[in-house]
Amino acid sequence: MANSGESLCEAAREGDVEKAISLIDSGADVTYFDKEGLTPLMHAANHGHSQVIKALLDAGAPWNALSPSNVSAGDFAMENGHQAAFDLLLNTGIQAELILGTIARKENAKGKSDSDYLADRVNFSEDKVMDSKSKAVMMAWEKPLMEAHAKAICSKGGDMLNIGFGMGLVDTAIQQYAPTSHTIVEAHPEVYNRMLHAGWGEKVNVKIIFGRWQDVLSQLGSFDGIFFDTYGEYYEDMREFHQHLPQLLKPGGIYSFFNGLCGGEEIWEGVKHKYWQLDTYYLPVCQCIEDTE
Ligand SMILES: C[S@@+](CC[C@H](N)C(=O)[O-])C[C@H]1O[C@@H](n2cnc3c(N)ncnc32)[C@H](O)[C@@H]1O
Repeated sequence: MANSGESLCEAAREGDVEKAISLIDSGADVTYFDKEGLTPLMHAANHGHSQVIKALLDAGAPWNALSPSNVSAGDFAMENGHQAAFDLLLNTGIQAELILGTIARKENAKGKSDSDYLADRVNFSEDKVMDSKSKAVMMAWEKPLMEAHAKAICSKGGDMLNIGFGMGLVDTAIQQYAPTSHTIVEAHPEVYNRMLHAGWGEKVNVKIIFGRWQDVLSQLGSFDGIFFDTYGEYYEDMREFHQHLPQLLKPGGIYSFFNGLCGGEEIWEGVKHKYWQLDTYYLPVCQCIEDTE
């Protein structure tokens, strides 16, 4: 007789939500991996059974578990064109990121930070910057994305602000638009030193501000174009930055941010394999409404 995990996988494959709920209520393991290494959630996602996905998620099924070929439930839904199922899984991932971000920040506030990227060494090579855990802070293949962001924020010219230097890809692209001024905020001491060695401190229109953006806000003026792309932060940090945009952006000013912030270790582990294989990148662009009065 099939065990309850197998039965749950079967109910998930068939989209039988009543059977799935009844099995869950009787104690079936929502974290079960079948002999192919697939969870009930992966089976439901593969077939786009949103109601079963919701029941499994409500019961605590791990949204970021990976199959032996490193495919998550979200990947199964996306690859098979099940948009509603994909959205459910994506929203669960985002909610988890927000909660984990809040917990991490509370722990950091209590001085418990053991993953403080800014205090760790970073390694530079020609095509990437890596943190001390060999996770990529920035990679050269992101250059076309950075060029697109620079084009967007420089479209009206004027004064530019970039938060997070990394490999300087976006800053190099911004320079090509010859902005009136170009302010760069960078918090990592080694990245900052490298900027200086590369001559960024000598460019006539460039002002470098060393420090966390959170700590140097009072030194910033207002800008016609702003780009935000930090590392080791959470969505809530970016949302906090957004609270300051009304002061930082001139009327008509343009803001864009890297659309892939990934601060949490747990989240990264869950999505890293497929994270960069999406064939579409949504370039976020916002404009400050000009005051007509
Ligand atoms: C992903 S990289 C930026 C890549 C950059 N957009 C480029 O085109 O190469 C993120 C950068 O943000 C910096 N950073 C991280 N936290 C920061 C903070 N709170 N304030 C300012 N910079 C920060 C990191 O040291 C790193 O250099």
